This record gives sequence, structure tokens and C-alpha cells, in this order.
Amino acid sequence: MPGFSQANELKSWTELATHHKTLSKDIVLKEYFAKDPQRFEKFSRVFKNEADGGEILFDFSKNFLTEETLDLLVKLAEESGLEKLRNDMFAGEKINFTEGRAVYHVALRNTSNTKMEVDGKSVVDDVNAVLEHMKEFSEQVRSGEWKGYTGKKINTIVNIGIGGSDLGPVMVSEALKPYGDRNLKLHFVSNIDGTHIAEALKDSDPETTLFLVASKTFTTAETVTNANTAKTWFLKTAKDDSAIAKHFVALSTNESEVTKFGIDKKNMFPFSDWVGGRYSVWSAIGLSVCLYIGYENFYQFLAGAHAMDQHFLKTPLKENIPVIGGLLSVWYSDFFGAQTHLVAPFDQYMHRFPAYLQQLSMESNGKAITRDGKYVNYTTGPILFGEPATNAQHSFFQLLHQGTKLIPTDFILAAKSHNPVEGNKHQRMLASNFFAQSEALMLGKPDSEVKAEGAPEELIPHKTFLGNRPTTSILVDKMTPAALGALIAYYEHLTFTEGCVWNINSFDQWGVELGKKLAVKILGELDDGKAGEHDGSTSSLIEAFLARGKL
Ligand SMILES: O=P(O)(O)OC[C@H]1O[C@@H](O)[C@@H](O)[C@@H](O)[C@@H]1O
Repeated sequence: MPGFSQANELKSWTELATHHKTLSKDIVLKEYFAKDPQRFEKFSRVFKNEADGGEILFDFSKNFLTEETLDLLVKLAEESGLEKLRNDMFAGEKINFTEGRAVYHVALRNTSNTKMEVDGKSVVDDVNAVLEHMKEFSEQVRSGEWKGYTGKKINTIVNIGIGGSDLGPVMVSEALKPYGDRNLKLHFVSNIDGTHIAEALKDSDPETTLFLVASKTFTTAETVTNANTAKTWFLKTAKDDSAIAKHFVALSTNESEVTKFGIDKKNMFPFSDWVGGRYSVWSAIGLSVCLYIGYENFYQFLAGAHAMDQHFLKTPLKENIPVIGGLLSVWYSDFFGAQTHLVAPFDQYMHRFPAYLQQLSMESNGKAITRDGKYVNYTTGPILFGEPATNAQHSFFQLLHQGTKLIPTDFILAAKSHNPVEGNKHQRMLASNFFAQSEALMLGKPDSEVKAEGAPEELIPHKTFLGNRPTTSILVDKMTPAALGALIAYYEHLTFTEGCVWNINSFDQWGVELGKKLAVKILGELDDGKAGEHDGSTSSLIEAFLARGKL
């Protein structure tokens, strides 16, 4: 435990509160840029990705910060024990103390094969053995050497998993679609809603479909139910249980449940309990990605994340990119009263990125109890949301520009498009929006300008934009596997930094357990056709469902 309980007991927190009083009255971003021609240089950082030589430019200069702010925020990180907690994570210490586990997803992408241990035992060989298995298997499937039970090549992959066993694989395979094998059809089935599995099966042929049952625990009701439905569907045609080995593999930590399900141990890709669900795309859970983009690209994805890990581990806090991102988030949440964090990728392939980040951020830092068991005296994890731009501009950006809420926003763009159609015209239009939005959010539009445009007097207030909305712009060279890996690792370490300052355990998820237990009880009542003891609303709703939903 760190030497404090509540973050607002720290000296730097009090100093930040005093600093906030003056800064919040004074800061007008456009004036700060006019006053300081070096502002961009001071508050932007370039990440050099050793994995593929690419760069990512993080421009923090359009945020509410001065050199004094940054110094105080860095002091806050130091006082909160960020360096120790970070080093403990990289040393395999059990920093997820409520579950007695190490937090070691960084060991899954240890492409430099650095010594990494848990309980004094190296994990490097085990991690590499699973990667080797993934390589061999993905090459066999992609080449057609791996055959279905009737001797045909696999052309459809159905990943069955939910939460961390779904969001990472689906997001990454969409984001890296340009690297995908288009002869492989991918389906991701997560929802218990029968529609999800039914639609995937309608589109599949049992002779050529491979099911990946992805579940860390292998006890998640949705996944086990969907996997059993898939097995029944498969056996209806295949008839023989021995055919399962060619069509079902498991990605899991739970060997006994996997074998009980009927999947052979040799078709199981294991990982360890020190991999949290929301950090598991780097593990065997990423097999769908590996199959789709090929092992070399998957390895580059890991290497890019590893490069960001090394940056996070070794760079002084003031230059440390994810640390700055995390501290800014604390700054907005706890001193400016921001409730949200918007992430808008200017990249259609990244359309599931905000959904992925929702789990990463909100499952990690949606907590209110400090590491020593007290209720926090301040606000913690923001509500993260987002949609790809430019689509988002044509819907909810209205609230960003003219609403009453402060919404710290990240914009992400890759300079080089994978599809430079029409002589790159689309890309230039996309990029022009990326620049225009952050500029407009900062500059606003004063009433004098609206007036000069000839707007009638009564419309002037409606057409005026106050501006001074903070944004972080993230410019990637090209969205390669290594760039995406680094970008995800950036958000992971940003989330880590926030959780450390707030002194909460970012690595458990007890909050999702309650709903699961209650649902099991009510399922029994639905099976019996009668509502049990509930409040008036719940019983009436159950009765109404039973009356209307009869098959
Ligand atoms: O991978 P399994 O064990 O099926 O869990 C899937 C998801 O379940 C949820 O309840 C949470 O625990 C998530 O963190 C997890 O990613």
C-alpha cells in the first residue's frame, strides 16, 4: 500500500487545487498560443516505435496546462507512488491484491525476451511456447494444411467470447483489416441473444468453419451457452464427436472445463490468471486476430505494444506520454469537474476502438474504494465514449461545441491512409476535419464574427461558439500492427496512471459479478413459468414477459 489513503491528502493535490483557482480563470487556449510561440513544442511528445520505425505524435498543447501545471501533475504522480507501482507491475508483483494476482499482460508482448517472473519463476518460456503454437496453428489453417472433418480448407472463423474475450479480438481484427486474409470470413459471437449465434451459423458451413471458444474462466454463461449451441449445430451435420477436434479450439486458463466441454487438451491455447480479461488480446485470446492477419503481423502488434511498455517503464515522468495522458485525465476529472472522456478516431477501420476502450477504462477505474478500503473523497474513472469521425461530427459533436459540459477529447488520425482513393482526396478531406475540429473547439466563434457575417441580432447568441474546449491530437504515421499495438498500450498505461493516483485497484471487476448472480436466479423462475419474490415492478415485468413471450 502507498503511504497515503486518499489522493486529495497529497501535498501536490492541494497545490494543484490552488493552481487550478488561478489557471481556470486565466486560461484561454488561443491566447496562450498567441503569447507563447513554443507552446506546441513544449507540450507535444513524439513516440518512436522501435518495432517498425514509425512515429506517433501526441499533441497535448491544446489542453488546460502550463509548465507549472505539468510540474505539479508530475509531482502528484510521484507522490502517489506511480514509479513504484509501475515497477512492481513489470516485476510481476501481485498488485491486483483483491484477487491475489500479478498484472502481467506486459509479459505477453515481451518481444525482447527480457527476464520476467512471477513467484520467482520465469514466464518467458511459457509465453513463447503458446506463441509458437499460435504460429504453427495459424499457418496450418491459413495454408489449408489444417482440414475440416471432410477434408476441406477452413474458410470461416467464429470467435465465441464476451467482454475481454471479444472486444479486443473484434476491435483489432477490424482495425487491421487491410492486413487480413480476405478468404477468411470472421464472425464474433458474444451476446446471449440467440440472434447473435443464429446469424453467424446461418452464414457458416459446418465442414469449413472453425470455432474459437474464447473464455478466460470457461464458466461465463453467455460463452458456454453459445459454444454449446454451436456444438449442437455442428454435430447435427458431422454426427461424430471425433470431428470436434478439427473444428473447435479453446482459448482459456481453465483446462478442466475445456476438456469437460469436449475440446481436446492439445487444441487448447492456454494463458495464465495474471492476464486480466480486458488485457487479454495479447494472449491466446488474440488467436482470431493471428489467424486473420497472420503470425508475422500479430507479432508486430505485440512488438509495438512492447515498445510503448519500454517507453512507459523507462522515460522520466515529465516526458512519459501515457503518464501525461493519465495525469491530464485526473486533472480534468477532479479539478475541472469533467465527467467524460471522448475518443474519436478519424479512421473507419477503428470503429470499435471506443467500445474497446470503454471496457479498458470503465472496468478498470469504475471503482470508489481506495486500496486501503475507504470510500474515495473525489471522483474517479470518467465515462468514456466515442465514435469514428467524421460521422461523430454529424451527430453528437453539437454538444461538444455548444453544450454546457466540458468534454476532454482525443482525436486520432493516421497520416497515411490504407485506401488513398481518388488520388488521396478522401484522406485530405478526412485530415482537414481532424485539424478543423480541434481548432474550432479551441477558437470558438465570437459574437463579433457572427455579427460581421450579417446574422440577424436575435440569432447571434445561437450562432456563437464559446470555444476553449481542450483536445489531445494523436497523429500516427500509418495504422500498422505495431502502431495499433503501441496505441492500445498507451491507453492501458494511461488507465494505470489514473488508477494509481486515485489509489484504487484498477485490476479487479467485482462490479460485473452481481448482475450475473441475479440473472441465474431469475432464469430459474422463467424456466418454471412463475415470478418469484421481487419488487412490484420486477414481478410485473416478469409476468408480462411470461404472458407475451410464449413460444
Ligand atoms: O473470458 P471470460 O472468463 O469468459 O470473461 C469475460 C468477461 O467477463 C466479465 O464478467 C468480466 O469478468 C470481464 O473482465 C471478462 O472479460
